[in-house]
Amino acid sequence: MYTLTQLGWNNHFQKEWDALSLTDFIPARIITENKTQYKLISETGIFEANLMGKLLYGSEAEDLPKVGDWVAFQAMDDQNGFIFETLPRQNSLARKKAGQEQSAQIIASNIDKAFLVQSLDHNFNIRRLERYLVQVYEFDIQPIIILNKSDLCDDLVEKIMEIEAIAPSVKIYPCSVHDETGMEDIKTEVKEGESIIFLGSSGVGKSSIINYMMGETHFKTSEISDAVNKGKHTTTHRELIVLPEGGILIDNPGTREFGLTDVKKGLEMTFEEIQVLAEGCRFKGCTHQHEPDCKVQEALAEGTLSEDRFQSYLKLQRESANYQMSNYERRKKDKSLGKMYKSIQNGSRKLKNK
Ligand SMILES: Nc1nc2c(ncn2[C@@H]2O[C@H](COP(=O)(O)OP(=O)(O)OP(=O)(O)O)[C@@H](O)[C@H]2O)c(=O)[nH]1
Ligand SMILES: [Zn+2]
Repeated sequence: MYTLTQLGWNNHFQKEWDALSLTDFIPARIITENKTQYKLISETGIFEANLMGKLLYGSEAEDLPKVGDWVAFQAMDDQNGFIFETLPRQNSLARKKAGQEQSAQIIASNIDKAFLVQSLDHNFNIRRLERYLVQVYEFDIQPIIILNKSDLCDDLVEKIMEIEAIAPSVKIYPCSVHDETGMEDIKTEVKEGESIIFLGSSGVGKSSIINYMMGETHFKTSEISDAVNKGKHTTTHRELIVLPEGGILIDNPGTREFGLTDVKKGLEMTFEEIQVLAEGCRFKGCTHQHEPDCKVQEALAEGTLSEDRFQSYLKLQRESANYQMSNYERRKKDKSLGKMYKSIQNGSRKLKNK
């Protein structure tokens, strides 16, 4: 059994909870989500849960519980119960839905850190790393870079230098689950009550790292007969895992697309040096492409800013602007459809009243 604090509870949630003034409910945290079927963990154990009340009818998709959310829960017996309400989130991590649709999908809620995992073989890719950095910074999540499969790499120092050049303030942990190099160092980043999401392409070793952290002892203790993880962990769906030593890991199956949403802040934080340069440009809205007296163009000419880095910035910025525009258009359309529907309803009501 875990305490609420071990599960990630803090003052923010306590305040939200008190404001609800619920009597027959307890706080619980979502472990997995499968359509309207949930698994959650509370101080009293793990339960299967279904939605009730307003969550069942007339809730916006984004208000429905996601992995990592705190909810108001009522147990029916020692295995099942109902979810009444989702507590306001401290934050959440979203990405653009896969495919053409320009709308956001929440991956998980209430996250402190993101382990951005790449493997040190052909998967290593600075530009992909920038994409993840942008998205997690946007949602106030601290990025930590994990470089796995160091056993397969003979130019580790160069690769670390490449990352330090683009993300000087981000911690980097090289490791190998295979020969256990660096694994204990990563554990120091996992603190009691902290929620960490694993992000990275399929096959980089996210599940292997999580399995390692769960440790053999985890399976041996009787405590886990009802615990989150039975047997070896493989990712087929998103899942929140509570470590016996403390710390909450959210595994996330590797997706081919990790599309950006509207990420103005994330871009500014990830490409901080471009931001600093831009302040010296002659024009306030300088696009750094054809304006005179552009400090970014000067830096490119001098070689202090690399062309690859700048092109990556422009590409991610375009993607974000594209999302923002289409999303705005879509919402506007939804709104006007809503208005039209309402006015039709009102019209028929008037007719009835005559
Ligand atoms: N050589 C080497 N192989 C590793 C290491 N870590 C994991 N692997 C292997 O890489 C493969 C993929 O590992 P997973 O842990 O399943 O990768 P994942 O990131 O969870 O993948 P998805 O669940 O598909 O997102 C497996 O065959 C692992 O045995 C490592 O440090 N070195
Ligand atoms: Zn400029």
